[in-house]
Amino acid sequence: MSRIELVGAGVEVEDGPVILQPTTLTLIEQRIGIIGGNGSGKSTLVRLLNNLISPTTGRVLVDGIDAAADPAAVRRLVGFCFTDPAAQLVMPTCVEDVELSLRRSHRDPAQRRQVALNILAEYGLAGREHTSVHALSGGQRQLLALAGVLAVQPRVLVADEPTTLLDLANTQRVAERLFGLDQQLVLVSHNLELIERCDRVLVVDAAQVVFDGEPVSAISHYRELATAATR
Ligand SMILES: Nc1ncnc2c1ncn2[C@@H]1O[C@H](COP(=O)(O)OP(=O)(O)OP(=O)(O)O)[C@@H](O)[C@H]1O
Repeated sequence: MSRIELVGAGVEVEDGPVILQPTTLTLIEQRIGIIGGNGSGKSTLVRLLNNLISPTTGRVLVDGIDAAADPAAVRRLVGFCFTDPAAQLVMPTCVEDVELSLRRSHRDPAQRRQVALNILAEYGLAGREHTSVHALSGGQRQLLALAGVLAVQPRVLVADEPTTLLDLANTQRVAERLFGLDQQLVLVSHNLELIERCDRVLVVDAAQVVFDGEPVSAISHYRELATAATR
């Protein structure tokens, strides 16, 4: 597994609020879940992991590499999958989108095409190679986005609410993929069934990690917070 370290890492918006209090954590478990209410700071926390956001205080290290000092190196280690796959599917067709991910690792176009086709087949998208990404269903688009991120074999996959837009069948398909990975998974989700399958769960509330432990206790902590918020 990789070693993700947050060392007093926090984020304060310039002339604005602190959106993540300084946080110190070492993540070495294979499947790490993150839960918390809307606007609590979950996305901010995970965006630090591949420097989509830089900490304004402290540091984030992935296998010893400082994410802010060497974002390109950290992005090779940490793949990021967004809630809305439209945010990361940029090419017209499915095969071209996976090829885009492979452009550095596979320089030869014919070989790159073959590898991309193999990956699409592995993700249940055989026969869709030349389909427009806009013609895919939501679940297929999310699988394609995952295929693109994982094509370059990152050591860590960060998935920020990857099943939020999906129906039950597609949620199950994507969950199979996520929990079948050999890589380390950092999963932000409101789906507590998925969170239950994690090894360690962080609960985020009001811009800080307020609980860190095994899933059952984390979920009951989260439920208590939600109940208190609705009183
Ligand atoms: N650039 C920014 N400037 C000001 N506030 C910001 C900025 N980015 C995020 N925030 C605020 O920080 C808080 C945390 O946002 P974040 O996206 O991390 O929450 P979240 O827990 O992922 O929420 P959700 O479950 O709704 O996706 C929110 O109140 C958000 O409005």
